[in-house]
Amino acid sequence: MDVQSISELDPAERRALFERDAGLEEIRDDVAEIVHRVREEGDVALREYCRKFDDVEVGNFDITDEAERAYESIDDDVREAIETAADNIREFHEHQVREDWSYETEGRELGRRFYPLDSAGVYAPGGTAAYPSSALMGIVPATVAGVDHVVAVTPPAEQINPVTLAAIHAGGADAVYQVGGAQAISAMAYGTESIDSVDVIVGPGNRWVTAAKAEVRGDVKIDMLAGPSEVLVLADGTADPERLGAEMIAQAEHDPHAAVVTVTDDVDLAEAVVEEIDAQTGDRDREDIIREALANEASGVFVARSMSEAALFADQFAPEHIYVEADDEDALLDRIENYGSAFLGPHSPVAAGDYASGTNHVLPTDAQARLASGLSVDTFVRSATVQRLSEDGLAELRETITTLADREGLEAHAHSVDVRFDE
Ligand SMILES: NC(=O)c1ccc[n+]([C@@H]2O[C@H](COP(=O)([O-])OP(=O)(O)OC[C@H]3O[C@@H](n4cnc5c(N)ncnc54)[C@H](O)[C@@H]3O)[C@@H](O)[C@H]2O)c1
Ligand SMILES: N[C@H](CO)Cc1c[nH]c[nH+]1
Ligand SMILES: [Zn+2]
Repeated sequence: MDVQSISELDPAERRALFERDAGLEEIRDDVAEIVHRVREEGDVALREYCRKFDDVEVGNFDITDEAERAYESIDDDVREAIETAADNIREFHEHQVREDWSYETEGRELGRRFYPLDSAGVYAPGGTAAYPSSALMGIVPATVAGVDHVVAVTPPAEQINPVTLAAIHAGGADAVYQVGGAQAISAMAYGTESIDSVDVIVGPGNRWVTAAKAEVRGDVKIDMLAGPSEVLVLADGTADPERLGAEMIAQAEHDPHAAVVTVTDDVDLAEAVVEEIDAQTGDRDREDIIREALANEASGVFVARSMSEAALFADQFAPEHIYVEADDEDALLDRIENYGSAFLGPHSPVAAGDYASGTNHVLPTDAQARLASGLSVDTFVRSATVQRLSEDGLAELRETITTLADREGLEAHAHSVDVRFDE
């Protein structure tokens, strides 16, 4: 990896960085067929896809009891870690719960009330790696929001990862099913003989999972299209290159398509980060994946002419995670609005939020942070407005309403107001 200067990036290089592509388009037709077949054929199609993609002959999809047994039999230290993470996630998300509110003005009492959705489906990935932490990130906020029925799905396997199952149970899922990929998303969207449909589907997954969420969106609510992990490291000359390299490598180990970037105004620091990455990568278990991620066109170490230019670059990149290490981290973050989750200062590695500090790690990727927010209690809630007008309050508005109704040619609307006044 070489240090690149921001000012020398050509338009194609800028596009690769700022318009990252999740690669969903090329599998769209295949995914549409899976979704359609599960919708039409139910469990029969689910079983066929489990055989085809997971190489597992599934008998009973329901593994709720197995999840409880896994929770009871895992090592104490793992159970404790799950419970600590779950407690912190619960606490952070409890701060997000909205109170109903109302106010009165000129004879009008106006308010907003919040209601949890009835049911939610949480995808817990489980193909090439196990993600118990992602199970908690979906299930815990749903329970905090007050969702009545929370379902979790995870891919079938000879032996499903017991820590994932334990986390699903600890999070508070009411039912657990062994099914993965696009077929799992379709099952939760439309229901099958074994799996009830839900109101909202959340959770990260691979391209098939994500493309299926795009396919069912509209028929069911989804959280977002979360793709491969991303981190942008924003640092000035006071930062420590060893930590910055470790941040990039940590997110790179998720996926060959992960996007990992450092941007700084200090050439010496940039070169030291590249050296650190070279030095640390060989020691990592998932070295091959890390090398692929570091080599992809959305990754790199960049030098800006000033920290203002570096901050602008970060804002345009709109990363899933931003890690800031600088003399004044708050001042830098104040210049940026487009990011999923920020980690400030030398003691705030992204791994803290990935697992245990309490914030959610299901976040917008592929520059979606410009438009979308991470998974939160809001994902599981809908709102409605409520009003009561006094006689004087309606009289005050009478002319405004009837004038606009007349101009819309909706005379009956005007009449519905006038009829309330004796003339
Ligand atoms: N952004 C986040 O918050 C976050 C968190 C954790 C994991 N992730 C991502 O989740 C993903 C997990 O991926 P994974 O594959 O390990 O597990 P997964 O559970 O997402 O996918 C496994 C399923 O994919 C399906 N599948 C595999 N190959 C297929 C094919 N050729 N055609 C159709 N379906 C196929 C199978 O049905 C299998 O059950 C990774 O990309 C990881 O980076 C993201
Ligand atoms: N960094 C991932 C989100 O991009 C979440 C995760 C799960 N486990 C470890 N990390
Ligand atoms: Zn991670």
